[in-house]
Amino acid sequence: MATPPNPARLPPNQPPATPLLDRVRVPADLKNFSAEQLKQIADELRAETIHAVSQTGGHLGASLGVVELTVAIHAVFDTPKDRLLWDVGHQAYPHKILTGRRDRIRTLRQGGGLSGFTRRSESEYDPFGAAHSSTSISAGLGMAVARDLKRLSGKNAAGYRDDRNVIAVIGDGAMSAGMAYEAMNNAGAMKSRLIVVLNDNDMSIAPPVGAMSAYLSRLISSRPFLSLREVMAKVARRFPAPLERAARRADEFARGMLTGGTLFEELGFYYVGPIDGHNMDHLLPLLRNLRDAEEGAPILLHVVTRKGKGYAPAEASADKYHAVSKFNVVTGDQAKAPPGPPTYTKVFAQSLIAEAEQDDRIVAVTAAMPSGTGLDAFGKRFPKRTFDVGIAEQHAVTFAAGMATEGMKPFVAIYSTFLQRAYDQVVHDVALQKLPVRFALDRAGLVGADGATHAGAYDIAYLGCLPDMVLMASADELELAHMVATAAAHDAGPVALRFPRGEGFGLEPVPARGTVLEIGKGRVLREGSKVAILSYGARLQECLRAAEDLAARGLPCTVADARFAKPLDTALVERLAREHEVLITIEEGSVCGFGALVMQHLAWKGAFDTGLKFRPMTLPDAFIDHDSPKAQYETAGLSARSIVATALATLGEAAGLQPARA
Ligand SMILES: Cc1ncc(C[n+]2csc(CCOP(=O)(O)OP(=O)(O)O)c2C)c(N)n1
Ligand SMILES: CC(=O)[C@@H](O)[C@H](O)COP(=O)(O)O
Ligand SMILES: [Mg+2]
Repeated sequence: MATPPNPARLPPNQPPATPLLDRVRVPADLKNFSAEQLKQIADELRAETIHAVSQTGGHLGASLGVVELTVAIHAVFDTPKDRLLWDVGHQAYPHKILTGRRDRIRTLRQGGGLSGFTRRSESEYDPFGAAHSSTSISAGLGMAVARDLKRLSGKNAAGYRDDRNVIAVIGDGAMSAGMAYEAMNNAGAMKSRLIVVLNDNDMSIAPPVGAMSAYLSRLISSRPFLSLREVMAKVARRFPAPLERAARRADEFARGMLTGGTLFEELGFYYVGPIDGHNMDHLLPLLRNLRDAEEGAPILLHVVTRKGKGYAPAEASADKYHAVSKFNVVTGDQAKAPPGPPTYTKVFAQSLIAEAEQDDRIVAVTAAMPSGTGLDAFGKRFPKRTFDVGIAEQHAVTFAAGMATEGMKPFVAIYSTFLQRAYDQVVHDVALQKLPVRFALDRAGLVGADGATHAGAYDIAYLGCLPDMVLMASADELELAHMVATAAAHDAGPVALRFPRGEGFGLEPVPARGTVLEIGKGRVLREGSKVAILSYGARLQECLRAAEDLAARGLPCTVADARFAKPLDTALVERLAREHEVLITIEEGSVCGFGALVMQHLAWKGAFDTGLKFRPMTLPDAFIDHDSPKAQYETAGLSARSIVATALATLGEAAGLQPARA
């Protein structure tokens, strides 16, 4: 057997030698190799994954932790006929390499390249798209039940007997979400055969939190890894010859009643584990047995792995290289962005700390994203007033609502895309009761490499339709500081403020503490006459650039920053409509958002009856793939160039320029 490549010894830009992996074109090829060879393939796969991500950046740590599991599952099962679901999908890079996408793996997360998550349109080996966590058990159960129904009817649509396996791999972090429990509750009561692999690496993005995480740790420490003999004996006991089954089950049931099983057993799963998820000699025979078991019951296989496994810099880092930029394979040093203005996230955290210094009722809630939302900094300063509730967005919102009823001032710091999961909680628990919960919506707008699944596109639309909601969007980081102060001061009901991913503009220094803004009042930055551009959010600089361009063409342009989508600055909107021939609104959000709110108001005021030319510029009514944010906004038609083109086309002076949208 050749010596496996050691990634730390590879020259940074040279792909590793992968003689066995080169012979794997599709997962079925893995069936031609011995266990020893599969171990070598796993080593080569790990080296290939490290090298690829060193060139693209991405979610490396989770992928490194599942290399052996990926090889073993593909070697034992018959994908894509057998359905393999990766929860979140951020750990699926080795899976992509094994499933016909190796030639494109160095395009990961780049414009036009492979997605950083699983995606149905990308491969038949991705039976379910993911990126938001904790969906795999539900989707897997749905597939298993569909299989059972088709079996009952004898044949499936393609005309063959449907006996596929369904395997859902879910992490310990993802296991903290309500959806995972809802799915287990349902699965445990059904006699459908589903294999759930709990990939327990004792990490979420940050160290995991909560009672379930503590429970899993206790489970592991109270039960040493099963030896191979124990693994096989346990599985054989559970899946004996048919005649022995009834007696065995009665016996196990009695023992379970006496000793108490794991939580998973209590929920109706057959629990196997814990086993070492890097030990191929254990994984292969165990998975084969689970594959061949005929019994109709859900199985939970508990594997213990290390996030970042096999790459020293990842194993040694605090976040286990959850998400990395491009890096040097030898040293592990990640590419650093040149020093620039502070990120919005940082300004948010500093501003919130400044408010919380003055008001001890301010508390902050995150759903497993302390570093992403800046609440790690808040938590260092106010550990008792910071709550990481795990991946539990619904709970985070209602938990905050509960605190608000008692006079606290909760800030739910959450990515726009993840608040989608807690919509009913926002409507029913917060808005209906007019509770002053503050939503700090980070990653608003297009987010770049994470792509459509993570786009913060919809919050203006889904919050804008709720009565009494105050909605603000920051044009720059200074405005963000003011909006944090405004949200802290606003006790009359719920408030949401949105801001984009990444750095601000560095136009002006951000004060230690923001100034409270007048609710529902916008500001005018530039006065003109022909065209008015009303911006909501961080496209303001693009609007100002467009105005320069239009002015140079003899079209004086007014530029205003609405600041609020709700309540709308109706006086400002009406004036802009009255005094200009063309009114353009622009936002980093979907259709049915700010532009729609402005349009609705103006329609009732009769502005269109007297000939106003109104053009709402929003994200297109389409999902926008991963790319650089700049390229995404070009695609979306929300750049200065597109604003100019829209204004000219609307005025009928298009001189070769096309409107952003027909
Ligand atoms: C609904 C939702 N909330 C938050 C996230 C952000 N997120 C992505 S991965 C992750 C941690 C997942 O931990 P785990 O399932 O244990 O996987 P690991 O990275 O440890 O392999 C989080 C919080 C998400 N993708 N989806
Ligand atoms: C997989 C996942 O959901 C997160 O890791 C996400 O990719 C983080 O995005 P940011 O890099 O914007 O924090
Ligand atoms: Mg984990």
